[in-house]
Amino acid sequence: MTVRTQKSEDSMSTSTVAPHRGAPTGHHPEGRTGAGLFDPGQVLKSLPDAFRKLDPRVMVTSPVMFVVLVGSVLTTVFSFTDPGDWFGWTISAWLWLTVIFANLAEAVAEGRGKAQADTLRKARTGTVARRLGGDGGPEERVPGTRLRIGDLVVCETGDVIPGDGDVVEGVASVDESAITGESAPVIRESGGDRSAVTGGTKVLSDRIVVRITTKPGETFIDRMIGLVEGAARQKTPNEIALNILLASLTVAFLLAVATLPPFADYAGSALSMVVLVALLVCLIPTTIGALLSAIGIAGMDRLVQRNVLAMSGRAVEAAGDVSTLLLDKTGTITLGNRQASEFVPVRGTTEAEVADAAQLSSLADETPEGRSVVVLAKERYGLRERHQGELVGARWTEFSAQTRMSGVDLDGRSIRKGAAGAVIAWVEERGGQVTEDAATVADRISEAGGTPLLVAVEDTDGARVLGVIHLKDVVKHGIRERFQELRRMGIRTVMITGDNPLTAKAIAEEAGVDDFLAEATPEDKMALIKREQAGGKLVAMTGDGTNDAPALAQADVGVAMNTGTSAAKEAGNMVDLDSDPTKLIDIVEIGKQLLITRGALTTFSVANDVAKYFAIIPALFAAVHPGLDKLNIMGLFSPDSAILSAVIFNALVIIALVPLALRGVRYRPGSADTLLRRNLAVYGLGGLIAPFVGIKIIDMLVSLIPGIG
Ligand SMILES: Nc1ncnc2c1ncn2[C@@H]1O[C@H](COP(=O)(O)OP(=O)(O)OP(=O)(O)O)[C@@H](O)[C@H]1O
Ligand SMILES: [K+]
Ligand SMILES: [Mg+2]
Repeated sequence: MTVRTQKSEDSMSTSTVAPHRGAPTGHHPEGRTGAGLFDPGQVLKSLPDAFRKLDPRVMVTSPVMFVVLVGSVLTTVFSFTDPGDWFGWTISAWLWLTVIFANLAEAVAEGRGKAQADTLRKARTGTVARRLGGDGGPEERVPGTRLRIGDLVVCETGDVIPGDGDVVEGVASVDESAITGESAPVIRESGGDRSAVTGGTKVLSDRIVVRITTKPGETFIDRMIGLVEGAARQKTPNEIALNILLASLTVAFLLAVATLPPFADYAGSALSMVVLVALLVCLIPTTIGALLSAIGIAGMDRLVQRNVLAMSGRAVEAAGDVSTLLLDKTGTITLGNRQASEFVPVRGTTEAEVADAAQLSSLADETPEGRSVVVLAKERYGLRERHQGELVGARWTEFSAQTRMSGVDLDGRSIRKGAAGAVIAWVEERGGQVTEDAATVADRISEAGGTPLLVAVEDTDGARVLGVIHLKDVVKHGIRERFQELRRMGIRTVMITGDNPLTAKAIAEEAGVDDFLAEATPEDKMALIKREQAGGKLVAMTGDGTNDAPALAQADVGVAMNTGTSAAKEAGNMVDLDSDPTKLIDIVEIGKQLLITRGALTTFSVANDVAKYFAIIPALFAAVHPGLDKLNIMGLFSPDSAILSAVIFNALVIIALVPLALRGVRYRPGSADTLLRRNLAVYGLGGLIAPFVGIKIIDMLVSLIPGIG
């Protein structure tokens, strides 16, 4: 394992810089713009849900709003005992509105994903699978919903893939626009890191055999639907902590309000139950209590708009604090279809000899690399593609990320191809000598960013290297500029690859990452993450391969490329449908925005309640205790009008802040300190002042109503 640190100031070529594409792919036509709430259609559609959410079993998950619900019921019941009490009825009505507004905020947030869920459902329904019978039995047509894990299905040009799975045979171009919105076809092939296919996508050409890996009803599209509808959402630890804090505040105010009647009695006035409930509702943090869940849903929704599916809200929050991003090279930073481009012989052999040995060793190699070797040998040297069956007695060694080699033993001859280090060790173990030019050729290929695969043989003449296969790969477009953006956000990027240090260095320089780690095994990748985490840092990892899966699972934020294997997608807690490793920029921004929005609205809510306290209490007691009149600086019309105005203000504030909760507080890169200070100033001060202004205006309007005393 080799570690290098690269100065980011290194002479950087600017040739690879390209403008990154616009962030949202904009393929979700409905509900994708604006704050949502101002779309009257959406509000209307969400209204039934807002009422449905009045179910106490649902309400109880938000302790603050549950108290308001209980209060609404109490004041309503109380009003029946005195039907002529205009004040009691009005307060009750506004308390109910407060609860409805809170539910509406959540319903509108959820509603934005519903339209998309409907589109996804269409992709899922009515697929027919062509299942292969066991033991070469005939093909049969079954509904997609009857597939079981392990079933083999055939998909040809024009077929919709009936379920999630891995390609076990063949290569095909697939239209994944049903889930990604991206119309450009993608290649899916057996063996490598691009083997996973998603049910509901469509084969555009060729034929593949897919082994089904998920049960019907639990497929990727099913999970996506659950996700965009918010059904799969669970409270994050942060949200739970905040809810506990809000609940404690609520209990504290409950006790405070409960002590008021004796005081009032003493002062010679009686506070009605309606007034006490109204007062309590004004003082508990209803604003954040009402909007908390909408903020979380909106954050997930913003991710979906950027084509990222987050399986856990906790990961979204963690993304807001990430300090290191680890990326795998092949398939993440590069396009990942490493193709053999030339055979280079070493002294004493010929190109044709290398091609022959390389092809022979690759006949059973189902990786894209292996297949490309077979194809190149055939195209360039006319070498006939021999079938595995023809080679009786051949023993195949499959490629693994640990051994970094693959090959065959046949007729007393062993052929191996693989990473330089691994093959050289193999030759030396067998008493062979490695000529110097083998290493020179390998280094030349590596320095150009290619991957060299040494081809070696052991026969009656002993063990020796025959030559080198040059595998070419291309760095994804426009990546460099985006990595600079990550650097500006204070995030260190580290590329980890199973490839050799020279290739790693060349690609790292081209892509512009801060550090790299070469010749890393899956265990090394995971160990690196653990080391970073031990220092208390939050680590993100993006990868696509099965060899990335342990690392993706270990990372706080594990983003799997949609082009990757199902193992990678299963292990991570997010999937990027665009397979863009720099998507983490958006993910981090959304994570930060989520944390900031929640913080800002909590600050506003608590400041608001404190201000309300000082606005209403003097007005309440001024009548019975003229001394308090001096404190009634707001000059509210009457105690009744003061309390009613406060309740109305309290309800309207929720509605006023829904757009902000859904859109999120704007995030600008900056230190956490500056951000905190600015938010305290804006939302703390704003929260203190708003009630005085708002309640005064409402009080003036209320006082115009005849009969208020
Ligand atoms: N089919 C193959 N047969 C023999 N050797 C291979 C084959 N595929 C890859 N190799 C060698 O094994 C090395 C390690 O491969 P591995 O898949 O672990 O990492 P990688 O794909 O190169 O990098 P990354 O971890 O960035 O995806 C490769 O760099 C290459 O030298
Ligand atoms: K309140
Ligand atoms: Mg890989």
